Amino acid sequence: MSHCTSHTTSANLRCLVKSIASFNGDISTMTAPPFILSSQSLTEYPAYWAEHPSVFVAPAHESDPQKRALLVLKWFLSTLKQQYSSRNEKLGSEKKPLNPFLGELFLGKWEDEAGVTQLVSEQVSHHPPVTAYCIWNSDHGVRLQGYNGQKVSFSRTINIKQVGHALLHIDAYDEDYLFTLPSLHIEGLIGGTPYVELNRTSYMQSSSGYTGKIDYSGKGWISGKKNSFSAYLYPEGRSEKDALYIIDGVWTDSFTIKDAKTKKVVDTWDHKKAKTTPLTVAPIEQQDELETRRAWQKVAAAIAKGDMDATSREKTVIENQQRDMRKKEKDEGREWVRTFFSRSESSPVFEALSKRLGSEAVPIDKDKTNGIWMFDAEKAREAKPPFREGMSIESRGKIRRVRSSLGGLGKRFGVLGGG
Ligand SMILES: CC(C)CCC[C@@H](C)[C@H]1CC[C@H]2[C@@H]3CC=C4C[C@@H](O)CC[C@]4(C)[C@H]3CC[C@]12C
Repeated sequence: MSHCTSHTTSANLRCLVKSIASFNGDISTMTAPPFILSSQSLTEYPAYWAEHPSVFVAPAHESDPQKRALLVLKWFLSTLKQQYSSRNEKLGSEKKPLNPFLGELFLGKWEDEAGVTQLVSEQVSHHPPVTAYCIWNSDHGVRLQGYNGQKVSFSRTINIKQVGHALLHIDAYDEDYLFTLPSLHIEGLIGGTPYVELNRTSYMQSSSGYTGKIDYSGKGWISGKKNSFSAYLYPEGRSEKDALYIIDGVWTDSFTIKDAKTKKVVDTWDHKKAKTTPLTVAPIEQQDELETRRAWQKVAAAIAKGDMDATSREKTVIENQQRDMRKKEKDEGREWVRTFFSRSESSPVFEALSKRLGSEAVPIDKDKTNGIWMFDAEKAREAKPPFREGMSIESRGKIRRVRSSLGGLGKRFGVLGGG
């Protein structure tokens, strides 16, 4: 990949805008000036789903199905700030993430008053780029599974359509929730401080018969505030006119949940008051070579130093290694074996819930994501150290992940076998 490496910000931005304008939809071919490069790979992004573990597991302890659906919707809304504005807030602007290699992993866990919440994220496809993830808390019986890719296009600015979906399962009620993912675009490019704005609408559909609709109003034509939204929870088959609850607010800040009939405030959320639990990740020396922070550590160091030559050089090392592996696999007539996920012919839960969303549904499109990707508990059980310990979804209670020093792409491949 090439870079925009002029010493002036304006020339760099012209370079970026030019690169975007001639862009073919593949994020990895996009050139970007150094100040916009992130040292974080997209495999890390699924962690944004559970930075408030107790909000993630809360629905499992609500016996009323309507209130339960509301808690699930509340959790989804509480993740938006982390998902779409955390780089912006922590790093000063949105950044271009590292383009994960096939098989790249990001593993971690959150430990807090909600017990242990575990995360497995894996790059299951490189062309097109697709990341699959599973986040679960066995203490509370809650599991989120999903996979997504992005379709990027340019008109006025960078526009991103998300492909894929997320499914939440609550064991105690054997209930599923489907989430569609909002489209987004980049603002602030010309000023040199890009940030994300969410477009239009996204949905939630529960197997228990409730639909959630979230309208994103960008610069906030209602309240005048940036990142405004209105969300509605209504019985399946109806519309926001028959809302049971209405949620208004700003997804980067706070929101209020009102009973639609009585207009009484039943719940609130405020990011200024909410605490996030940091994700624990194994120290780099103990990580497998497929784990993102270990694999990209030299690139990350080069980016941190602003050394674009070293950045390119180190990226090339990884790209060549990947190219060689793909060639070897092709020659031997096999495919890279994913560590935690398997390609599936269909996703019955997704399809059923998607149908119930009706015309608002996003069709499942295997072509855009190189297949339908499902967490494979069998594979997870069999995955050799350092992955194995504590990876069993069925296991209850707190499990310590014991790591061994076994690692190495070659060894891993040998361990899992080809074909
Ligand atoms: C910053 C500018 C100049 C470069 C553009 C970088 C693009 C590739 C970045 C900017 C914002 C990023 C998105 C921000 C948030 C999410 C939500 C997450 O759950 C999946 C990835 C996804 C959808 C990211 C995909 C990559 C993305 C679209």
